[in-house]
Amino acid sequence: MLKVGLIGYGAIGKDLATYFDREHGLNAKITGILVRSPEKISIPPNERCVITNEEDTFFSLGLDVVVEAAGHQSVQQYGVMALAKGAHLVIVSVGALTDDELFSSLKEAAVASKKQLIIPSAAIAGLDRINAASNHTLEEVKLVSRKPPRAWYGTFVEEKVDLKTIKEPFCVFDGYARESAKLFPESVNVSAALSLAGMGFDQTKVQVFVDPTIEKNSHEVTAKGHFGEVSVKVQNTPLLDNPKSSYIVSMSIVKALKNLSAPVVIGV
Ligand SMILES: NC(=O)C1=CN([C@@H]2O[C@H](COP(=O)(O)OP(=O)(O)OC[C@H]3O[C@@H](n4cnc5c(N)ncnc54)[C@H](O)[C@@H]3O)[C@@H](O)[C@H]2O)C=CC1
Ligand SMILES: O=C([O-])CC(=O)C(=O)O
Repeated sequence: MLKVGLIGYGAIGKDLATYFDREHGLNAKITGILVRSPEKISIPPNERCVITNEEDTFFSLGLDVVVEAAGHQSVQQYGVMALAKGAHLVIVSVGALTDDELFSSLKEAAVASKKQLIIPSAAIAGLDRINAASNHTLEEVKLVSRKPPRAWYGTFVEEKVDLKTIKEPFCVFDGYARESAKLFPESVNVSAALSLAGMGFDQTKVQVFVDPTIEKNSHEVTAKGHFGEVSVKVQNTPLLDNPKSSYIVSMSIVKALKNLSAPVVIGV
C-alpha cells in the first residue's frame, strides 16, 4: 500500500481524502498531512494520519508519494525535499514551474532519487494528445479559460471588473502562459500544465475571461501540428469550498496515484 503525504488540506486536499476508502480501489493511504495550522483540522482523513506543521516530522514518515495541493509557494518550499527524501512528487500548483531554476532543481532531484515529478491533467483535458504530438512539430497551442464572477473574489481581477454587476464576458488576460500562470496563481495553473505538455511557457497562447454567463469553470484547448488538430473544451463543476478550483482535480490526482501501481494504465 502506497504511503501518501499531502501538502495542504484545503478544498482539493479534503476532496482528495474522500477517495481513500475501499470503495474507490485506491491502494494507498494518507500517512501524513503537512498544514500550516494543525489545530484547525478537526476531522482527519483516518485516525492514524499524522497532521503536522513541521516539515521534519512530515518528511520522516517514509512516504512513497507526496501530493501538493497548497499553492505555488509550497512547491518552492517543499518540492525538492519531497523528491530528495525518495518520494514521487505530484503537483497541481504547476504555475510554480515557470520559475526555470526551480523546475531544473526538481528535475535534478527526481533524477538523483530515481523518482518522478508527476503533473496530472487536473482541471484541463487533452494533455495526453498534445504531449504525444510534441514528439513531432506543433504549430500552435491555445487556451481560453473562463470562470464565473464568484471565482475571482480575492484576486486582482476585483480591481478591473465589478464582479457584482458584470453582465458580459470580460477578457482579463490575453498573452502567453508564462505570464498567465504567474498572474493567476490560484486559477490558471492549467496554462502551465498545457505549456509543459506542448510548446512551452513562451509560445502557449492564453486568454482568460470573467464570464457571468456560465456556472462552471471552462477551459478550451486548441492545437495544431503534424498530428492534425485537436479542440477540446471542459466545463468543470467548481468545488463547493473553493469556486476557483474544480472537483475533477482530485479525481485526476487519484488517477495519477492509481497509475503508480496499476497493471494497466489508460490514457497517458
Ligand atoms: N493544476 C490545476 O488544474 C489546478 C491547480 N490548483 C492549485 O491547487 C492549489 C490548491 O487549491 P485549493 O485546495 O482549491 O485551495 P485552498 O485555498 O482551498 O487550499 C489550499 C490550502 O493549502 C494551505 N497551505 C498554503 N500554503 C501552505 C504551506 N506552505 N504548507 C501547508 N499548507 C499550506 C492553505 O492553508 C489551504 O488550506 C491552488 O492554489 C492552485 O495552485 C487548483 C485548481 C486546479
Ligand atoms: O480548477 C480549475 O478550473 C483550474 C484552476 O483553478 C487552475 O488551473 O489553477
